[in-house]
Amino acid sequence: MSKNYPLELGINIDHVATLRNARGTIYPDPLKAACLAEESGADLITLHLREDRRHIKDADLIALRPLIKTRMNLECAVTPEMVDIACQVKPHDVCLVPEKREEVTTEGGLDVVRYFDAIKEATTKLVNAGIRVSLFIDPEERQIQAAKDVGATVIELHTGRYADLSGVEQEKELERIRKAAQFGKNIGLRVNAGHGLNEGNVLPIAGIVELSELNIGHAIVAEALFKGWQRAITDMKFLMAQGRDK
Ligand SMILES: CC(=O)[C@@H](O)[C@H](O)COP(=O)(O)O
Ligand SMILES: NCC(=O)COP(=O)(O)O
Repeated sequence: MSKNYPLELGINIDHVATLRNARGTIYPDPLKAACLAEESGADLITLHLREDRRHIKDADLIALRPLIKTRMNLECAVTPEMVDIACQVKPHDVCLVPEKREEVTTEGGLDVVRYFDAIKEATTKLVNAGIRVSLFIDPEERQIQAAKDVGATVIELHTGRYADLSGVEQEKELERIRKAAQFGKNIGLRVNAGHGLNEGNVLPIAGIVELSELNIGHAIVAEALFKGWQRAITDMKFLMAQGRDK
Protein backbone atom coordinates (compact mmCIF):
# COMPACT_ATOMS: atom_id res chain seq x y z
CA MET A 1 0.00 0.00 0.00
CA SER A 2 1.42 3.39 -0.93
CA LYS A 3 2.48 5.25 2.24
CA ASN A 4 1.60 8.64 0.76
CA TYR A 5 -1.94 7.67 -0.16
CA PRO A 6 -3.12 4.97 2.24
CA LEU A 7 -6.34 3.19 1.32
CA GLU A 8 -8.27 1.49 4.10
CA LEU A 9 -10.47 -1.56 3.75
CA GLY A 10 -13.76 -1.72 5.61
CA ILE A 11 -15.15 -5.22 5.79
CA ASN A 12 -18.93 -5.25 5.67
CA ILE A 13 -20.24 -8.23 7.67
CA ASP A 14 -23.94 -7.90 6.72
CA HIS A 15 -24.06 -10.96 4.53
CA VAL A 16 -22.47 -13.22 7.14
CA ALA A 17 -25.65 -12.40 9.07
CA THR A 18 -27.79 -13.01 5.95
CA LEU A 19 -26.48 -16.57 5.81
CA ARG A 20 -27.05 -17.08 9.54
CA ASN A 21 -30.59 -15.72 9.34
CA ALA A 22 -31.51 -17.94 6.37
CA ARG A 23 -31.76 -20.87 8.80
CA GLY A 24 -32.22 -19.06 12.09
CA THR A 25 -29.04 -20.67 13.40
CA ILE A 26 -26.37 -19.01 15.52
CA TYR A 27 -23.73 -19.61 12.83
CA PRO A 28 -21.98 -18.17 10.90
CA ASP A 29 -21.33 -15.63 13.63
CA PRO A 30 -20.86 -12.04 12.36
CA LEU A 31 -18.88 -11.24 15.53
CA LYS A 32 -16.38 -13.99 14.76
CA ALA A 33 -16.23 -12.70 11.17
CA ALA A 34 -15.45 -9.19 12.43
CA CYS A 35 -12.68 -10.35 14.78
CA LEU A 36 -11.07 -12.53 12.11
CA ALA A 37 -11.38 -9.70 9.60
CA GLU A 38 -9.45 -7.41 11.93
CA GLU A 39 -6.78 -10.12 12.38
CA SER A 40 -6.54 -10.35 8.59
CA GLY A 41 -5.90 -6.67 8.07
CA ALA A 42 -9.33 -5.02 7.91
CA ASP A 43 -8.99 -1.38 8.88
CA LEU A 44 -12.57 -1.09 10.06
CA ILE A 45 -15.77 -3.11 10.32
CA THR A 46 -18.89 -1.93 8.53
CA LEU A 47 -22.41 -3.10 9.30
CA HIS A 48 -25.80 -1.93 8.15
CA LEU A 49 -28.67 -2.09 10.63
CA ARG A 50 -31.58 -2.09 8.21
CA GLU A 51 -34.99 -0.97 9.38
CA ASP A 52 -36.35 -4.45 8.57
CA ARG A 53 -33.37 -6.13 10.36
CA ARG A 54 -32.99 -8.54 7.43
CA HIS A 55 -29.33 -9.21 8.25
CA ILE A 56 -27.67 -7.39 11.16
CA LYS A 57 -29.79 -7.38 14.35
CA ASP A 58 -29.69 -4.94 17.24
CA ALA A 59 -28.06 -7.63 19.42
CA ASP A 60 -25.20 -7.99 16.88
CA LEU A 61 -24.53 -4.28 16.98
CA ILE A 62 -24.52 -4.10 20.78
CA ALA A 63 -22.33 -7.20 21.21
CA LEU A 64 -19.90 -6.07 18.53
CA ARG A 65 -19.28 -2.54 19.81
CA PRO A 66 -16.84 -3.43 22.65
CA LEU A 67 -15.15 -6.15 20.56
CA ILE A 68 -14.05 -3.88 17.74
CA LYS A 69 -10.37 -2.99 17.97
CA THR A 70 -10.23 -0.92 14.78
CA ARG A 71 -13.27 1.22 13.96
CA MET A 72 -16.98 0.52 13.73
CA ASN A 73 -18.78 2.09 10.78
CA LEU A 74 -22.53 1.82 11.27
CA GLU A 75 -24.67 2.27 8.19
CA CYS A 76 -28.26 3.27 8.84
CA ALA A 77 -31.23 5.14 7.44
CA VAL A 78 -32.09 8.73 8.31
CA THR A 79 -34.83 7.95 10.84
CA PRO A 80 -35.28 9.02 14.48
CA GLU A 81 -35.08 5.35 15.56
CA MET A 82 -31.73 4.78 13.84
CA VAL A 83 -30.25 8.07 14.98
CA ASP A 84 -31.23 7.24 18.59
CA ILE A 85 -29.67 3.76 18.36
CA ALA A 86 -26.49 5.22 16.90
CA CYS A 87 -26.28 7.87 19.63
CA GLN A 88 -26.58 5.12 22.28
CA VAL A 89 -24.11 2.67 20.70
CA LYS A 90 -21.65 5.40 19.66
CA PRO A 91 -19.81 3.78 16.76
CA HIS A 92 -16.75 5.67 15.50
CA ASP A 93 -18.52 6.47 12.25
CA VAL A 94 -22.11 6.52 11.09
CA CYS A 95 -22.78 6.37 7.38
CA LEU A 96 -26.29 7.60 6.59
CA VAL A 97 -27.78 5.67 3.67
CA PRO A 98 -31.08 5.73 1.77
CA GLU A 99 -33.36 2.78 2.43
CA LYS A 100 -36.42 1.32 0.78
CA ARG A 101 -38.02 -1.67 2.46
CA GLU A 102 -38.64 -3.54 -0.79
CA GLU A 103 -35.19 -3.09 -2.35
CA VAL A 104 -32.81 -6.05 -2.75
CA THR A 105 -29.86 -3.82 -1.98
CA THR A 106 -29.16 -0.08 -1.60
CA GLU A 107 -30.32 1.65 -4.78
CA GLY A 108 -28.65 4.98 -5.41
CA GLY A 109 -27.28 7.45 -2.90
CA LEU A 110 -28.95 9.72 -0.38
CA ASP A 111 -30.64 12.72 -1.97
CA VAL A 112 -29.03 15.28 0.33
CA VAL A 113 -30.21 18.19 -1.81
CA ARG A 114 -33.86 17.18 -1.49
CA TYR A 115 -33.85 16.03 2.14
CA PHE A 116 -31.41 18.69 3.30
CA ASP A 117 -33.19 19.66 6.54
CA ALA A 118 -33.80 16.10 7.78
CA ILE A 119 -30.24 15.05 6.98
CA LYS A 120 -28.84 18.16 8.64
CA GLU A 121 -30.85 17.45 11.79
CA ALA A 122 -29.67 13.80 11.93
CA THR A 123 -26.07 14.81 11.20
CA THR A 124 -26.09 17.45 13.93
CA LYS A 125 -27.42 14.98 16.53
CA LEU A 126 -24.79 12.40 15.63
CA VAL A 127 -21.94 14.93 15.59
CA ASN A 128 -23.07 16.24 19.00
CA ALA A 129 -22.86 12.64 20.28
CA GLY A 130 -19.20 12.56 19.20
CA ILE A 131 -19.74 10.45 16.07
CA ARG A 132 -18.12 11.15 12.72
CA VAL A 133 -20.77 11.33 10.02
CA SER A 134 -20.50 10.07 6.48
CA LEU A 135 -23.17 10.34 3.78
CA PHE A 136 -23.59 7.59 1.18
CA ILE A 137 -24.19 9.52 -2.04
CA ASP A 138 -23.99 9.29 -5.80
CA PRO A 139 -20.88 10.83 -7.42
CA GLU A 140 -22.53 14.20 -8.14
CA GLU A 141 -21.10 17.62 -7.25
CA ARG A 142 -24.39 19.05 -5.98
CA GLN A 143 -24.83 16.13 -3.57
CA ILE A 144 -21.23 16.42 -2.39
CA GLN A 145 -21.59 20.14 -1.75
CA ALA A 146 -24.86 19.52 0.11
CA ALA A 147 -23.13 16.86 2.23
CA LYS A 148 -20.55 19.43 3.26
CA ASP A 149 -23.28 22.01 3.92
CA VAL A 150 -25.23 19.73 6.29
CA GLY A 151 -22.07 19.30 8.37
CA ALA A 152 -20.85 15.86 7.33
CA THR A 153 -17.08 15.53 7.16
CA VAL A 154 -17.05 12.28 5.19
CA ILE A 155 -18.80 11.02 2.06
CA GLU A 156 -18.98 7.50 0.66
CA LEU A 157 -19.42 7.47 -3.10
CA HIS A 158 -21.84 4.78 -4.31
CA THR A 159 -19.97 2.50 -6.72
CA GLY A 160 -22.95 0.23 -7.43
CA ARG A 161 -23.61 1.71 -10.85
CA TYR A 162 -19.92 1.33 -11.78
CA ALA A 163 -20.06 -2.30 -10.65
CA ASP A 164 -23.13 -3.05 -12.77
CA LEU A 165 -21.72 -1.54 -15.97
CA SER A 166 -19.06 -2.78 -18.38
CA GLY A 167 -16.87 -1.46 -21.21
CA VAL A 168 -17.11 2.18 -22.21
CA GLU A 169 -20.06 2.85 -19.93
CA GLN A 170 -18.08 1.59 -16.95
CA GLU A 171 -15.12 3.80 -17.97
CA LYS A 172 -17.45 6.82 -18.02
CA GLU A 173 -18.79 6.00 -14.57
CA LEU A 174 -15.23 5.55 -13.28
CA GLU A 175 -14.41 9.03 -14.56
CA ARG A 176 -17.51 10.40 -12.82
CA ILE A 177 -16.35 8.80 -9.55
CA ARG A 178 -12.81 10.13 -10.04
CA LYS A 179 -14.07 13.70 -10.61
CA ALA A 180 -16.43 13.45 -7.64
CA ALA A 181 -13.60 12.21 -5.40
CA GLN A 182 -11.42 15.13 -6.48
CA PHE A 183 -14.22 17.62 -5.87
CA GLY A 184 -14.96 16.17 -2.42
CA LYS A 185 -11.33 16.21 -1.40
CA ASN A 186 -10.91 19.79 -2.68
CA ILE A 187 -13.72 21.04 -0.46
CA GLY A 188 -12.16 19.34 2.56
CA LEU A 189 -14.09 16.09 2.86
CA ARG A 190 -12.76 12.61 3.52
CA VAL A 191 -13.92 10.59 0.51
CA ASN A 192 -14.69 6.87 0.75
CA ALA A 193 -16.35 4.55 -1.76
CA GLY A 194 -18.19 1.27 -1.81
CA HIS A 195 -20.96 -1.03 -2.99
CA GLY A 196 -20.68 -3.87 -5.47
CA LEU A 197 -16.88 -3.88 -5.46
CA ASN A 198 -15.16 -7.21 -6.06
CA GLU A 199 -11.81 -8.68 -7.08
CA GLY A 200 -12.59 -8.08 -10.75
CA ASN A 201 -13.50 -4.39 -10.56
CA VAL A 202 -11.63 -2.97 -7.55
CA LEU A 203 -8.29 -2.06 -9.21
CA PRO A 204 -9.35 1.12 -11.07
CA ILE A 205 -11.30 2.35 -8.04
CA ALA A 206 -8.31 1.74 -5.76
CA GLY A 207 -6.27 3.83 -8.19
CA ILE A 208 -8.26 6.98 -7.36
CA VAL A 209 -5.82 8.55 -4.90
CA GLU A 210 -8.40 10.89 -3.37
CA LEU A 211 -10.22 7.87 -1.87
CA SER A 212 -9.40 7.03 1.75
CA GLU A 213 -11.44 3.87 2.31
CA LEU A 214 -13.34 1.19 0.42
CA ASN A 215 -16.19 -0.72 2.07
CA ILE A 216 -16.69 -4.19 0.67
CA GLY A 217 -18.94 -7.00 1.85
CA HIS A 218 -21.05 -9.14 -0.44
CA ALA A 219 -18.25 -10.17 -2.81
CA ILE A 220 -15.88 -10.99 0.05
CA VAL A 221 -18.47 -13.26 1.68
CA ALA A 222 -18.94 -14.92 -1.72
CA GLU A 223 -15.18 -15.39 -2.27
CA ALA A 224 -14.86 -16.78 1.26
CA LEU A 225 -16.98 -19.79 0.25
CA PHE A 226 -14.20 -20.94 -2.04
CA LYS A 227 -11.00 -19.75 -0.43
CA GLY A 228 -11.85 -18.89 3.16
CA TRP A 229 -12.78 -15.66 4.92
CA GLN A 230 -9.28 -14.55 5.88
CA ARG A 231 -7.78 -15.29 2.47
CA ALA A 232 -10.61 -13.38 0.76
CA ILE A 233 -9.71 -10.36 2.90
CA THR A 234 -5.93 -10.54 2.41
CA ASP A 235 -6.43 -10.98 -1.34
CA MET A 236 -8.65 -7.90 -1.46
CA LYS A 237 -6.08 -5.86 0.48
CA PHE A 238 -3.41 -7.02 -1.93
CA LEU A 239 -5.48 -5.98 -4.96
CA MET A 240 -6.23 -2.59 -3.41
CA ALA A 241 -2.50 -2.02 -2.88
CA GLN A 242 -1.83 -3.01 -6.49
CA GLY A 243 -4.50 -0.63 -7.77
CA ARG A 244 -3.16 2.19 -5.65
CA ASP A 245 0.47 1.73 -6.67
CA LYS A 246 -0.26 1.58 -10.41
C1 LIG B 1 -25.12 0.88 2.04
C2 LIG B 1 -24.45 -0.25 1.43
O1 LIG B 1 -23.98 -0.16 0.33
C3 LIG B 1 -24.32 -1.55 2.15
O2 LIG B 1 -24.87 -1.54 3.41
C4 LIG B 1 -24.98 -2.56 1.38
O3 LIG B 1 -26.24 -2.02 1.19
C5 LIG B 1 -24.97 -3.94 2.02
O4 LIG B 1 -26.19 -4.33 2.47
P1 LIG B 1 -27.48 -4.69 1.55
O5 LIG B 1 -27.09 -5.81 0.65
O6 LIG B 1 -28.52 -5.00 2.54
O7 LIG B 1 -27.84 -3.49 0.75
N1 LIG C 1 -21.21 0.74 1.75
C1 LIG C 1 -20.92 -0.37 0.93
C2 LIG C 1 -20.70 -1.57 1.73
O1 LIG C 1 -20.61 -1.50 2.94
C3 LIG C 1 -20.52 -2.87 1.09
O2 LIG C 1 -21.36 -3.07 -0.01
P1 LIG C 1 -21.28 -4.50 -0.77
O3 LIG C 1 -19.82 -4.80 -1.00
O4 LIG C 1 -21.89 -5.49 0.17
O5 LIG C 1 -22.04 -4.27 -2.03
